[in-house]
Amino acid sequence: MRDIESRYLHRLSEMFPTIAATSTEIINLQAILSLPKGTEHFLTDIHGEDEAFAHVLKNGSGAVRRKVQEVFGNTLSAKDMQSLATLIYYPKEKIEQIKKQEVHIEDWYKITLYRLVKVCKAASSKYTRSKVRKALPKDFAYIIDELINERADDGDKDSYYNEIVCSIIKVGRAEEFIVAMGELIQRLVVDHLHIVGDIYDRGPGPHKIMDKLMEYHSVDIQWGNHDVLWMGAAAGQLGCITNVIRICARYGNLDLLEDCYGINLLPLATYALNTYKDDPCTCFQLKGEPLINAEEQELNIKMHKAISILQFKVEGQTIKERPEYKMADRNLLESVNYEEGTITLRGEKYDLLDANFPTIDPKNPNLLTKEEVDILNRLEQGFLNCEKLQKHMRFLLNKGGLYKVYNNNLLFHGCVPLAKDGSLKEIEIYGQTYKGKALYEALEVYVRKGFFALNDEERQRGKDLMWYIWLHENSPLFGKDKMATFERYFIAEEITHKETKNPYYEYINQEETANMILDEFGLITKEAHIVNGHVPVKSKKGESPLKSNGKVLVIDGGFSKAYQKETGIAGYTLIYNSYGLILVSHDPFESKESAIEKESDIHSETIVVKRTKERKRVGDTDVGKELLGQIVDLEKLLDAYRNGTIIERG
Ligand SMILES: O=P(O)(O)OC[C@H]1O[C@](O)(COP(=O)(O)O)[C@@H](O)[C@@H]1O
Ligand SMILES: [Mn+2]
Repeated sequence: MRDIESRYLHRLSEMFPTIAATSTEIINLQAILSLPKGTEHFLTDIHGEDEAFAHVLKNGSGAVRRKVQEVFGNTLSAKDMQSLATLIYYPKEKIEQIKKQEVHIEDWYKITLYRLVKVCKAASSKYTRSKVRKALPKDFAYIIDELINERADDGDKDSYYNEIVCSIIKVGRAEEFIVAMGELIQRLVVDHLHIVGDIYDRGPGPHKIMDKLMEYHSVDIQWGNHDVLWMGAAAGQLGCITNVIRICARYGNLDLLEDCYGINLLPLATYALNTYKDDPCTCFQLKGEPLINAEEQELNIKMHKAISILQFKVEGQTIKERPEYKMADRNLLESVNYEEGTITLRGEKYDLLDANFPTIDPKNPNLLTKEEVDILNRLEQGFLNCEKLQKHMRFLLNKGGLYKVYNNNLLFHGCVPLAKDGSLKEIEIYGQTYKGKALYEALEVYVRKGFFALNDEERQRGKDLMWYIWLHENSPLFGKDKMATFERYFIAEEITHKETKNPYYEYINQEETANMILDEFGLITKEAHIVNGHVPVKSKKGESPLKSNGKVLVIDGGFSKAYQKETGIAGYTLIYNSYGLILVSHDPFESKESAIEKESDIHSETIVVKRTKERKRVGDTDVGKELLGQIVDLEKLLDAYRNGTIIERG
């Protein structure tokens, strides 16, 4: 036996000290391999819509409903099944509602508990008993275990069952028990969650989404451009900080920074009120339907303008400090003629809709005033020292990355930048050229350096690169030729607002391109898929989320209310269970109250993208491959015990 292997087997023998223990583990692992593959759930572009997110998480994009159907399809009416599903999503709220209507509440408890146990049994059948046990709520672990695991040799199963249920009701614990069962079923129907980017911006509750994700049982995240923007802000990059605040201001979400993350915006507010006292700031109206009163709106609009100008100044400075980003044409404040109130872009002159720039020195437009430097310093400190924000960002760093290969699917938020001819685009990052997978990896390394590098210069490179990832034409997370923020505020001509997408978004309709990309990331092209978000699918205009013969799935979740008018639906989510891939389209989410009241799911339609010939087992998954590796090692240990090279401990 080679030295290393022998040492490894000795280590392993500490965990499995006897022939019996080793054999049992091999048998256990083999059993897991033959279980059906767990359900994966894919969500993207949640954009701060925490209620819609919570709802989709609760119903597993239809996975709960499917389980209910599977169990009661032949015995319950569609209405009863829907009520049961709603009870599973919102047990507390639904019980309150039922209690008001139901006269025979004890009977209802009995029937409901019976139904929930049946669904729970079905949902847990995919897992080992040990995994289910770990998921059980502490208070009811023993009882649930008894109820969902029938004992084969039990003569009088029904009366045993009835006794348990009756005593739960008698001791007044039925409600808590129903809640626990509802949450357990939610937990069991989805084994693993993928968030394909853009948790942050536009909606009011990204912090609540982060809190939910942090307690979720199994999740990975592919960062979106908006997430990286917040990461850059948390690392103290000024371009990112000003963009984050600007977007919060634009959507009437400054509360999120002040109240939820505790970042003091008072200096900015005072400065905005003084600077733009008599300025109506017409170009800086709020977007969406902000939940704030008129007075607050007025202040908000002034802050919106103030932070936008600060953003353009600090961005202009970064563009000059980083000539390697080749963004000179985006140094916009220096392209303005302040006397005329015009700007020249690509040789064309345009009038500015707003030319009141009291804080800009026309000779040096990107120069910050003393007061502005002070405000930015304080904001920087606010972001750097916000514990909650840092905790959320740490979670993104630990559970996330720029891309993920998982069970033969390639997941990323935006695109793989392509050249005009459809080949992988070569991109220079700090003097080195990368493309495809190597580009993704190089960028991710720099993001992490932005937080952790000891060397100041290297850390600053990482920080600035987060801003680059947010808006650069070569960023795989952005994938458009420019971010026309300035143009959309200041110029009427819509032609200047156009952001042209990277050729990826055209070429990806061709299977050849999809295969080339999958190949680049080491996937077996016949079976694999690309899953990306970022671009809302305009289904109203007949656009399909399936590209390249179903190889590519663009599942922009469309949670963002501001974008639903354009797309016509609330976007897509994806389910990958043991039978195949299911694309789910969603209707807009009204509110939690109406979901409970009307018992409505928001998934309106499901499209089966791929149905596997044979049900997929754990053995066919990445986890299965790992387990197989463990079995091989354990078999070696068993051999070693049997041929005397390792002695049993005991
Ligand atoms: O509509 P808003 O919120 O002002 O944002 C528009 C900007 O957002 C972007 O679409 C980027 O955000 P997404 O990643 O959500 O697409 C930019 O391309 C565009 O300039
Ligand atoms: Mn995006």
